[in-house]
Parts: sequence; structure tokens; C-alpha cells
Amino acid sequence: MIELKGISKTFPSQKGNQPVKALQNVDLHVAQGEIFGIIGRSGAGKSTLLRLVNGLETPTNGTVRVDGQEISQLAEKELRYARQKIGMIFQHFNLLQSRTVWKNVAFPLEMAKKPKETIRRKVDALLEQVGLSDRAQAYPSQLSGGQKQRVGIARALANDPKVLLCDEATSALDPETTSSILDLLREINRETGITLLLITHEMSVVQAICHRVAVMEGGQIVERGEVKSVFGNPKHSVTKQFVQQTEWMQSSDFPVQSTEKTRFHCSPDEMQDVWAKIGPAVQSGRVKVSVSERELKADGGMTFLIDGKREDVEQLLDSLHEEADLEVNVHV
Ligand SMILES: Nc1ncnc2c1ncn2[C@@H]1O[C@H](COP(=O)(O)OP(=O)(O)OP(=O)(O)O)[C@@H](O)[C@H]1O
Repeated sequence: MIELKGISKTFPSQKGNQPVKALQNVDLHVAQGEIFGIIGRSGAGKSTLLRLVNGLETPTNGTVRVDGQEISQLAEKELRYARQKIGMIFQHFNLLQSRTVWKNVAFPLEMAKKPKETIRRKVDALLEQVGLSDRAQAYPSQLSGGQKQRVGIARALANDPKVLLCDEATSALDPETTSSILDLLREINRETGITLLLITHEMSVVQAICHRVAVMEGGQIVERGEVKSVFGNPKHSVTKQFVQQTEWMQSSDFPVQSTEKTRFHCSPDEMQDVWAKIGPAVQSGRVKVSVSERELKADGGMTFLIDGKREDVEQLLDSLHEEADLEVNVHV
């Protein structure tokens, strides 16, 4: 259903910087009806790959085919039509704030110039499907995050797409809401046979819903296969990191041997100050810091996991407390 062959994408240099090789020689095949996950760290090239699938970016080399149609070769008008068959949902929902829920879902149908009666029937059915019939006349600002994503899903399905692209669709949601949205996506996949391609930095999302997964790093797919075998027997260092991080997060007891491991959370506003303190400490090699994915979602902030000798960890925490004036919650 989705086929990428020999895909490279280089963004030209800007302000004297080097050109960015966002994707390098990527091959990918996603079968019809499959739920396929792409996982990778920030900057790995996930969004660029997704944007190539719906023609928002064109490849520097290679071909992108969706349902047999070569997306990378379509003229603007044909591309607009092809995009109706490729739905997309986003991390921050991208709803039209001035339109009601009902009108948001109707929007792509209006764009496709569907008759009024068809629109009415379709929108009502979609709202029923995502469990939002009773909020049809509400505005996005009156909805919870999970409800907003349900509107996003209904809108993405309006033109009966064959493919649904999910761009970090649950990253802004709390764990419980994430789980209900993933359940809904799984149900839609089962009932309609729609192909799902989702990008995420959360291994738990891939484990919950995907049949197969590809791990990306540095613009390349470094590992791929069935979810269980990739995560059960990780080969590449990035995959190993995802697995270790998840195991670490799931364990209530942090392994403390010759090192201490500490976690603390910071809100989006505090992020810049935190990075300014953490960067030099990490570069000095005294501590290792990783980011926990689970709490990343709750308020858009991040939970950091610090690993190092007790005195070095304490020194970093002290500097975070004192100099950056942060409210640091530490759990050892
Ligand atoms: N329009 C652009 N112009 C220049 N460079 C870009 C552009 N879009 C992406 N890049 C670069 O391409 C690389 C891959 O970015 P991309 O957004 O695809 O990664 P990602 O895995 O989705 O990361 P994130 O999870 O942070 O969004 C990065 O180095 C990024 O800075």
C-alpha cells in the first residue's frame, strides 16, 4: 500500500550551514491493512518520511508510491485528489478553532465538494464512530485532549482514505487517554482495513498497536521487523536504548550499583534552563542523562533520568535547584 524505494531527502544549506541529509536511501514497504510504526529519536527523519508519503515534501532521490500511485510525480491538482485518500492526524490536533466539532469534520468533505446531504450523513456517522455525537456543537476549546484527537481522527477519515498517517498522535495525551485513542485506531483498522503508518518516539505506542516497526536513526532505517522480535531481540544500539529505557521506566526499583540513577521532571518553561545546566555536565562525561518518554506527555515537559556517581548527580541537581531556580522533583 505504501512503498518507498531508494528515498533520499537533502534539505539545502541555510545561512551558510551544511545541507541536511534528512533521509538516506530508505526502502520501506507497508502492506495493505497493516499498522506500521516508525520509531526514532528526535531528528532521526521520521516527520520527513511521513511528509514524503502525503506529498508535502518531494524526495531528492527515489520514489514514493501509495496505492500504486507515484506520489512524487504528481502534479498539484492530482496531488490534491490523491491526498484525499491519505488521512493524517497530528500531535497538536490542528483543529479549526472557529468551527464546531461538526464543522471541523465536515471541512474536508466541503473541500471535496460533496453534496450537503452526503456531508450530513457522513459527519453524523463519523462522530458516532469516534464517540462524540453529543459534542457535535462544541468548539475545540471546550474539549479535552482526547476528545480533540477524536475529532482529528473523524476529520481524517471523512473522505474514506486508504491510508491514515499518525504524526505523534498521542504524544500530547496522558497515558489513559493515549490508551483509549490507540484502542480507537486499532478498532478502525480492524473494521475498515485502513493502513496505518505512525511515527512516534514512544516504544509503548508501538508495542500497543503496531504489527511491524522500523527503527530510524540518522536518516536511515537501522532495524525493522515484527514488533515482538525487534524489541525482544534488539540489535542496533538505538533499539537497545529504547528497550532499556522502557524497562527502566517500568521497573519500580532502579538498579543502583556503583552508580546512582535519579529522575526529575521539568515543565516546558523550565526546559531551556535545564538544558543549559545539563549540557555541560553531560559533555564533561561525569553524568549520563536520558529522557523518559512516559512523563513527556503529561504537560509537554520532560522527565530526565540522571546516571552517575552520587556526588556528581547531587552536584548537578544542586545546580539545577539553585541557579536555575527550578522546582525539581527527585525520585531515587
Ligand atoms: N524544512 C527543513 N529544512 C531544513 N532541515 C530540515 C527541514 N525539515 C527537517 N529538517 C532536518 O532534517 C532532519 C530530520 O528531521 P525530522 O523532523 O524528519 O526528524 P524527526 O525524527 O521527525 O524529529 P522530531 O521527532 O524532533 O520531529 C533534522 O536534522 C531536521 O533539522
